[in-house]
Amino acid sequence: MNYRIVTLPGDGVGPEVSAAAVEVLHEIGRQFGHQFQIDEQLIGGAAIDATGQALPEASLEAARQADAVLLGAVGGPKWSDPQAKVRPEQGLLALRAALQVYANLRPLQVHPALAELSPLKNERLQGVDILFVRELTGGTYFGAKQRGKDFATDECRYTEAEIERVVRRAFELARGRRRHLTSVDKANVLETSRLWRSTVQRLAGEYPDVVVEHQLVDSMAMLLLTQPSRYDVVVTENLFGDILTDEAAALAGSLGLLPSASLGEGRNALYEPIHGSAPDIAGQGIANPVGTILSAALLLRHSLQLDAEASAVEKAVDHVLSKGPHSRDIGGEAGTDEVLTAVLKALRNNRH
Ligand SMILES: NC(=O)c1ccc[n+]([C@@H]2O[C@H](COP(=O)([O-])OP(=O)(O)OC[C@H]3O[C@@H](n4cnc5c(N)ncnc54)[C@H](O)[C@@H]3O)[C@@H](O)[C@H]2O)c1
Ligand SMILES: CC(C)[C@H](C(=O)O)[C@@H](O)C(=O)O
Ligand SMILES: [Mg+2]
Repeated sequence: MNYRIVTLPGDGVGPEVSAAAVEVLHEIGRQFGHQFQIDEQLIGGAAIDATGQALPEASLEAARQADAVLLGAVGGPKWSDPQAKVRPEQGLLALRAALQVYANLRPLQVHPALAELSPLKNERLQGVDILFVRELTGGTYFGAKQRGKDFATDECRYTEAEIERVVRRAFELARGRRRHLTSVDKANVLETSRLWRSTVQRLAGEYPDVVVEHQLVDSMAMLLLTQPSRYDVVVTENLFGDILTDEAAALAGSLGLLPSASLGEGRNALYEPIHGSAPDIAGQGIANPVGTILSAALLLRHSLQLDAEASAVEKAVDHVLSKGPHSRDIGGEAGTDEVLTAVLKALRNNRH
């Protein structure tokens, strides 16, 4: 089959890690007889420099038409002036909103070979397997913003329909796993969280086979570190999900390891590692490409229904995490290219 993939490398390490993931797609194409037609487009700071806009119309149009979109990362010090009129991150938010990819899936597992990198004791990491479902197109990120002379506001707004669609998705995903759903909110303080909680309670009646618990976000931040193996599917609003998943990445050993899939109702979907442009290591060829390569695996599975191909990529990554080489963020010395080469070799040695 022939598939059209739009890549949005973006800024900092974004181009480095997305190039690695594209190589993996091409290797999969050779082995399984697919053609991945790659259409590279601008987003973020790179797009601002070239066009003045963080998400040029051509990039959005290509993304809409594609079979799937793979993004590196956006942002960096060059574009971070608080007075700046246009910011790289606006491009990413506009893309998520335009594609209506409201459910951001962020799976987290702890690879046994990396458990010692985690600040947590090894025994606490046994059996950790969490699927975060982060609401991605509502809340504070998209509410009205106001800046006065000496004040600023960010409105947090959710409609019941926005909550319902992402929570339903989380219930459905829980059904395919261990049938346990943790909904995270701040219902003791926030009105949006009270709407969130009552919506989850209402929907729970339709999923009697799924055990539901509610957890306030502050204690959840603690419980993720003290009892991470208790959790199966965790659903939460946009900002809480952003913060909790970076925290949870520490369990796995590095932010550079975690992939994500952003899905909506239609065929549009966006795949990106959860990390940012990592300006502190950009341009050095040392970024960990694993989070982006695993995002490409999610792309194969969710957008192209290529399950065997997705599993082949995951198996190859698993092999490299077991045997090395490892990039610096996970205690090794390998550069991005060495890790990529090892993944490609593991893929070739796999007989499917
Ligand atoms: N999806 C995105 O595009 C995205 C996500 C998060 C942050 N950002 C942007 O990235 C910029 C930097 O933000 P930040 O520093 O808070 O977060 P960051 O995720 O870029 O980096 C945090 C830390 O993790 C390390 N790290 C991240 N990815 C890595 C990788 N692949 N391999 C090895 N180490 C890695 C970095 O070196 C850094 O020490 C900001 O402009 C922010 O807005 C973009
Ligand atoms: C870059 C930023 C807008 C983004 C977010 O907050 O959603 C990032 O942190 C992420 O987790 O994808
Ligand atoms: Mg984030």
